[in-house]
Amino acid sequence: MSESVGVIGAGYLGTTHAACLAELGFDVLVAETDAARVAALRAGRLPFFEPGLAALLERHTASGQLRFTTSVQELADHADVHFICVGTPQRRNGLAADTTQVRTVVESLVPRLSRTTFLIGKSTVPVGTAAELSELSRALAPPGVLVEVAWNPEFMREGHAIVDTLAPDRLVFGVASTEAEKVLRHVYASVLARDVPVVVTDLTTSELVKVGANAFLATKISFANAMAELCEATGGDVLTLTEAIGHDVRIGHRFLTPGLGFGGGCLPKDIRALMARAGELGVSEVLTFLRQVDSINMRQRRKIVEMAVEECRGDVLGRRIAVLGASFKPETDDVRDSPALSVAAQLHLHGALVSVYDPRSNTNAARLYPALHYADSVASAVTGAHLVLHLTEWAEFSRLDPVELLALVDEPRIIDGRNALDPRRWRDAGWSYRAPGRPHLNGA
Ligand SMILES: NC(=O)C1=CN([C@@H]2O[C@H](COP(=O)(O)OP(=O)(O)OC[C@H]3O[C@@H](n4cnc5c(N)ncnc54)[C@H](O)[C@@H]3O)[C@@H](O)[C@H]2O)C=CC1
Ligand SMILES: O=C(O)[C@H]1O[C@H](OP(=O)(O)OP(=O)(O)OC[C@H]2O[C@@H](n3ccc(=O)[nH]c3=O)[C@H](O)[C@@H]2O)[C@H](O)[C@@H](O)[C@@H]1O
Repeated sequence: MSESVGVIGAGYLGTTHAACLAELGFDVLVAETDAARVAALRAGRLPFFEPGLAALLERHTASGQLRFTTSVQELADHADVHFICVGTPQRRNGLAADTTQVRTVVESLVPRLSRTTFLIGKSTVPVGTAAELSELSRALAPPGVLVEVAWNPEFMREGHAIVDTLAPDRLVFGVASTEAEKVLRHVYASVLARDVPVVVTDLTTSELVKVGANAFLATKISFANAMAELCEATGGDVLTLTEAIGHDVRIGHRFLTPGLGFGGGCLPKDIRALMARAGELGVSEVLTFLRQVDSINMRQRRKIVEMAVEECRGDVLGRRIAVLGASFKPETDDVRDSPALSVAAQLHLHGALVSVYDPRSNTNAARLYPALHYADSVASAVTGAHLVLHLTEWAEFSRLDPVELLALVDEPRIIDGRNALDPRRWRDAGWSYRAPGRPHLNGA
């Protein structure tokens, strides 16, 4: 078996996976259709922010162990094991996942293969996709060339991508043969040597494991947000509630923080894709259940907008609102389906004068929402503000000194959309503090 591997797609997943495979000692060639991206990566420049990844990329591109190409033929010739890491975004005209990119990979790569090859999917796909791709591969393979499809779903989080790849909670191998399992065990040998659990299963179950995991994470967050709603209706404190229930090890504290809800390039589109697939399969319970999870989540964005309107005495028209945070979560510059930007854009549409500051994602945000104003520091964003919204919990924001900011704003009002600031510090400094599911604190 060759020590060369191929990776297809140089997005968040593909670039991370490729750099980590190089770190594990493999000779990695990445095929990517976007020529500008390939040029940047060849020069050791990461087209997005991910902690630690730039250094890994620089090291392995410099050594020649990690290379990038736009040529599918070069990829086909490079290795007999290829990881499919292309996108599966939500379709423009529906909730389902658009699997065009994964199909295109098979259509372009398989006819160019000249030896037995393993195509290992990592992209998140609707259940049944791997089986379809297996059939397609068999149909397109040149005479005498065997192509086997396996699925190895990925569970990494942006912002923690390297550690999640090199030291994952578990590995899942969806395989149709012992040969495919052997290939995966070989690739991940040094990861498995660290006692990482591995679940070996069939293609179908491996696809379902991935969407099941994301659906469960989304459900946990929406549950916390539903409890926040109940706390608001009764005067309870949702953070005390989640702390208390999370002590039960069966529940746990993680992914139970209420606030603005989940966004990003994965959880929202993955639960919608699962709803759509469940609907196609006639499993209406999953569809109904996840619809509620999604609806609670989207409600959180509207709720923060409503809170902002209330704080501005019923009308945000002409009010200066500072938005701290634009990425969908901290430690990434990814603004795909960002709850923070969605709130900022809604307030802008209501006539507010919105000034956004994010430590990493102002440029990406400006591409998506050019009409918003982007500030180059917290101080500049909040100067003259009638209201401050804390919408992405970067560490930089929890270190802010509310006393210092008091001198800059027009009105000391803050909504902590992420329940991540210390309410008493802000209240004691003279601010009005509001957060979903928590008592409203009025400063001195
Ligand atoms: N972003 C993440 O943290 C994770 C993503 N996933 C899944 O991984 C998949 C990829 O996600 P991202 O990396 O975020 O997407 P992305 O959109 O950032 O990257 C996809 C890349 O594939 C390239 N591409 C498209 N078609 C191609 C082709 N035929 N040949 C070569 N390159 C091609 C695109 O130009 C793009 O650079 C999705 O299915 C996602 O759900 C799974 C776990 C984590
Ligand atoms: O399939 C994927 O692509 C990935 O999707 C998520 O990872 P990611 O999108 O990077 O981000 P998360 O850390 O899951 O956060 C998602 C959203 O949930 C929000 N969140 C998270 C936790 C919480 O308690 N409350 C909450 O609102 C975050 O602010 C963020 O907007 C999963 O956590 C990964 O396991 C998975 O591999």
